[in-house]
Amino acid sequence: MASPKKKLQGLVAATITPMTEHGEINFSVIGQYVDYLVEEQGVKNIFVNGTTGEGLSLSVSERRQVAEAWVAKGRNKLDQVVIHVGALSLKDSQELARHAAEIGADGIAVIAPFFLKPWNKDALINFLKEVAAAAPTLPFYYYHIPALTGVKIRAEELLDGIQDKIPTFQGLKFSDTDLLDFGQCVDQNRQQQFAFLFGVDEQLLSALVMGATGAVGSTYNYMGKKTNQMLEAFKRKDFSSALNHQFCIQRFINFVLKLGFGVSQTKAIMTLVSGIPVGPPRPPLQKASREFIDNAKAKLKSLDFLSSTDLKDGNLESCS
Ligand SMILES: CC(=O)N[C@H](C=O)[C@@H](O)[C@H](O)[C@H](O)CO
Ligand SMILES: CC(=O)C(=O)O
Repeated sequence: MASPKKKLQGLVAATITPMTEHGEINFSVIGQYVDYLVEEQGVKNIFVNGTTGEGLSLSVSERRQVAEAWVAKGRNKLDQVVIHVGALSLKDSQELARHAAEIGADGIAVIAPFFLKPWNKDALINFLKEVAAAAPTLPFYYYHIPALTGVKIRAEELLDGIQDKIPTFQGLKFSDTDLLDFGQCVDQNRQQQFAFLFGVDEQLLSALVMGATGAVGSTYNYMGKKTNQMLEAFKRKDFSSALNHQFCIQRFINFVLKLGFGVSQTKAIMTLVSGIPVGPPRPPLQKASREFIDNAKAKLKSLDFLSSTDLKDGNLESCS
């Protein structure tokens, strides 16, 4: 059985795939991006080629190259690099799983195939098992994101007896707001050393109460530092500070959700906050609008998430 050096815990940034204005992958900024996560955000784990990374919009060859770049640039800097290898074609998924093992990634994750869908637990487990078997030395994580895949099989049901079928199973990335399902995953698997990674950043504190051991998300790219403060407060049982931090994060996410928030907007915000040009998304996604960027920028400033402090005086909203 695969046993990771250590359990995946704390924050995991779902990496953006940097692109040029012409829609090609911009490998040249990945080294700088790793340094930014570690030094400025205190984030030492990454989740590559997932939703935020537009993994399903890249070719298999691009996914291999992106995975290689993150593993190479993260060496001796990052704790763990998990590669999302889910695909509609089992063959593609297996190729990517094998490749992740070859390049020395620390784990693989897989979403449910979402065009021709598995309609019950056994069908889904069977698919996941075949992918996991292609990388028998790597920890395997199931990536539960029913709103995007349309596969609504409850995580609790899927996890029941999963290690008998998938011996490398090490944890769950849970991107859903059903805290009953999440809580039951934790409760029913206490004797295992699974990682329970929550994926709805604006609700992370509730998931911590429910037993989350870590979190994977898009906002940890630029709000990792703030979220780490929340994790630290939670750890020292200072729940009132933890809640203040969560509310602060919510003020931003709530604001952008109302404007329309997805991967395109995440790319624009990352460029704004980090100064690393991660570029536009690839079609079918479209660039965030100028209006969105201006609004998001003003909000980031008023919350003190941008280094510029010109709004600081008398600013009631400030989170610092
Ligand atoms: C659907 C999606 O992309 N979810 C991300 C990760 O699972 C989150 O990090 C969200 O972007 C974040 O929670 C804001 O809603
Ligand atoms: C957020 C996340 O986990 C992803 O982008 O895949």
